[in-house]
Amino acid sequence: MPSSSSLFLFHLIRQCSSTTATLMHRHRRHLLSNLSIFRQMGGGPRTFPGGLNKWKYRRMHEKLAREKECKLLDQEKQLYEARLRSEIRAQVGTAYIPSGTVDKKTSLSYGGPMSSKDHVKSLADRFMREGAEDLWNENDGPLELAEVRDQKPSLIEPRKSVPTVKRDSWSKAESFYLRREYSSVARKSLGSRTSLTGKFRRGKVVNTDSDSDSGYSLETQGFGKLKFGNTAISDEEEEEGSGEVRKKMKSGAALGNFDKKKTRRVSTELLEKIVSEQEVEGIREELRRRTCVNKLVEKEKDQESIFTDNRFDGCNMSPLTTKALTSAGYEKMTLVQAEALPICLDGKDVLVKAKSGTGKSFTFLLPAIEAVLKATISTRNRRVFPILSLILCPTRELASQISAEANVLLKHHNGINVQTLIGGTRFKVDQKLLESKSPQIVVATPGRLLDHIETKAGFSVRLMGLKVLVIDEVDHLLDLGFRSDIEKIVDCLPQQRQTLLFSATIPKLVRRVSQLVLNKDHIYIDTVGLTGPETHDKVSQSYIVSPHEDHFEIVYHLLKQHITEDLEYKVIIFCTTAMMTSLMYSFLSNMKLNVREIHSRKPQVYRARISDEFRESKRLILVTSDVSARGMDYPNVTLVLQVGIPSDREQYIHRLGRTGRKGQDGKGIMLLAPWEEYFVDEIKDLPVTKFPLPECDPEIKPKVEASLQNINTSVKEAAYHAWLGYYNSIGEIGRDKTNLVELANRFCGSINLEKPPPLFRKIALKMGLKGISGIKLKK
Ligand SMILES: Nc1ncnc2c1ncn2[C@@H]1O[C@H](COP(=O)(O)OP(=O)(O)OP(=O)(O)O)[C@@H](O)[C@H]1O
Repeated sequence: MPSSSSLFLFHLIRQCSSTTATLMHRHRRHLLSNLSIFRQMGGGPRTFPGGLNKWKYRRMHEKLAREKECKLLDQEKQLYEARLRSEIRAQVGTAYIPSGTVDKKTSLSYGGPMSSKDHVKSLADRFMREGAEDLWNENDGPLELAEVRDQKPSLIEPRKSVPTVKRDSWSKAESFYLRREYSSVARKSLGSRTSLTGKFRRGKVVNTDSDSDSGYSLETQGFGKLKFGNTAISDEEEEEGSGEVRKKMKSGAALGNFDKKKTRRVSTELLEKIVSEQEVEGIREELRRRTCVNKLVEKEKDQESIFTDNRFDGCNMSPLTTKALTSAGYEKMTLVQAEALPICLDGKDVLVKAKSGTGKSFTFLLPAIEAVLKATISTRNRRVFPILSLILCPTRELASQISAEANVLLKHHNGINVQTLIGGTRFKVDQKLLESKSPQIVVATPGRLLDHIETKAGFSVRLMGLKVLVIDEVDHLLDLGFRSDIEKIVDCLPQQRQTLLFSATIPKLVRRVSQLVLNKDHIYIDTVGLTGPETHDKVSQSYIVSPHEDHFEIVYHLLKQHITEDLEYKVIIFCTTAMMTSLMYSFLSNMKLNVREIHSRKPQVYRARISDEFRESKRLILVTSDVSARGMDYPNVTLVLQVGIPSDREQYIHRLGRTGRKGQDGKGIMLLAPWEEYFVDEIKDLPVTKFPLPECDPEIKPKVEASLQNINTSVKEAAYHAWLGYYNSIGEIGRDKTNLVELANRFCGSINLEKPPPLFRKIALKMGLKGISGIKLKK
């Protein structure tokens, strides 16, 4: 028997063990988990690919597995659905609808997808002629019912024999014959253009489920309706020829009406096959007419205004500048201003393309002025006064014009000066003014600016403070003639600056070259658009081709006509060279017309005076070379007459741009010699029309001849040589064997062919003309 002490001991031990067990139980999970961590950690790697710990790695795999499972489920579902669809198609399609029937010539399928078996069958149908049945292995097709075989229509029989079929009554085998019949009818009907002479209604291809069971009808512009149904063609309907002509055929839509598109595009190829050529021409004509009407409507919208509702006072500009704008009558912004001005004022580099006369000058002048206003505060106490804004443009007149516009905008800003640096003025005077006025804004032509850079080191130092560089007519200035000058100038400018480039024409090449002066984040703003022409809709454009020797007479005739039509006339005549301009001026003066001339051979003071006079005047004709082609803003020019081809397409656009400014009307005529007509090809995307040769008053001719006779021979000779030089330089000499000697004799009167002037000799030899300098003259 156990003693009481031993019993106590026993209980104590039991209690201890049960407490330990409870404790053990409480911490079991914790202990076990710790244990398991130890165990796992001990075996495998501690990190996994991608630096993941094993839990992350595991979770990632679990996620991938789940995704894979979903994908598989999806695929399975799709497969199941596809199988279901094909089963339905097989059942429904073979019950009453011939599977897609394809016309080989047109590659048009009149129905849904077809099985490979059906395809083989339809091919056999199409190519099997009478007497060639043995090519077809009947075992390839579905089982044929005896009664149906008896009814089987002959494939080459006339359509009369084709039975009208009701789709519901056809079995699988019947549908097989239906397919054969359908194929042959389809081939016949599509092959015959004359079979459809009915009138078509305007419209497009529409589904006509309501009319026929599963037909498509082709309703073509103005001519009526073509119908593809799944019933056979009825003779009456086909032969009717008037009203609604229908061609009913079996539809190839595999799912009947279930998967049919509501509208369907029909290739023009098919239309041309089923409609006679005359009718197609009719449709085309109608389409052309409609397009013209649409264009007219768009034009009307377009012509409304070049102005927007945006106002200058809404821009982030100095109130004094806005005040100057308002007092000069500028309140609303033009399209290019609304688009580009906020970006320019933001300090971004831009390349801007906008039509001529739409206010590009203000678009660059305003940011140039704002930059000066901002920078002036920081440069107030400097000893060297930097040039803060530099504006480059190609011609002297344009530079003067831009300076004048800048001064209008600076009306209320005291202490900000603009200086023009252009050729033809005294260099020393320029330098003195640069010293005394310390201009913050300089408007310059590249040549004269380079002279200053190269002559005075201090000038380059002043340029190093530049904030804004503007290049107007950028395509011209980055063209080969000016590019090296521009490169030299840009080399003298600080890298940290804003650059603004503008033109009405920016060819692709120039866009690429312009990257050299713009920063990487520059913005290209094109208000012309890719599709629209670069010229104004309100400016009518035409050209006349006439023999070169008649040009003077025609110019006089056109001017007389224009003057009678428009009493407030203001005409610019562009000639190819300075000397030709001079000759034309002399001729028109002799003809007693109110005419002025501007070209590079005239002194700058004279040019400036004539330019100002023409700006202010009405009833005046300005004969000019290309010095006035770009940027010049002569208001209310009614006609631009271009005598001879411009140097390129861009120059044509800029010359024409002297009229129709600020959205006004205008007229442009180009007078070409027959051998210059090729140029029209270069502007074929512009709305230019050919005018017939005008009938000149016979009394004019002797007057013209007398007028030309009165002109000094040296002027004529010089003009003629310059003219030759011009065509030589643009590579046009020799395009046509125009008899230059004859022209020379006419204009120069006394060309000594034994001792010709060097240029004449060079060109004449290049053209292979005989009789010059010992070469026998071709009489
Ligand atoms: N917002 C405006 N409101 C009214 N007139 C304006 C406005 N902006 C510019 N103009 C005027 O429009 C005319 C043409 O402007 P500008 O010479 O700047 O055109 P442009 O686009 O530079 O032409 P081009 O391509 O020939 O150089 C100028 O007489 C100018 O004063």
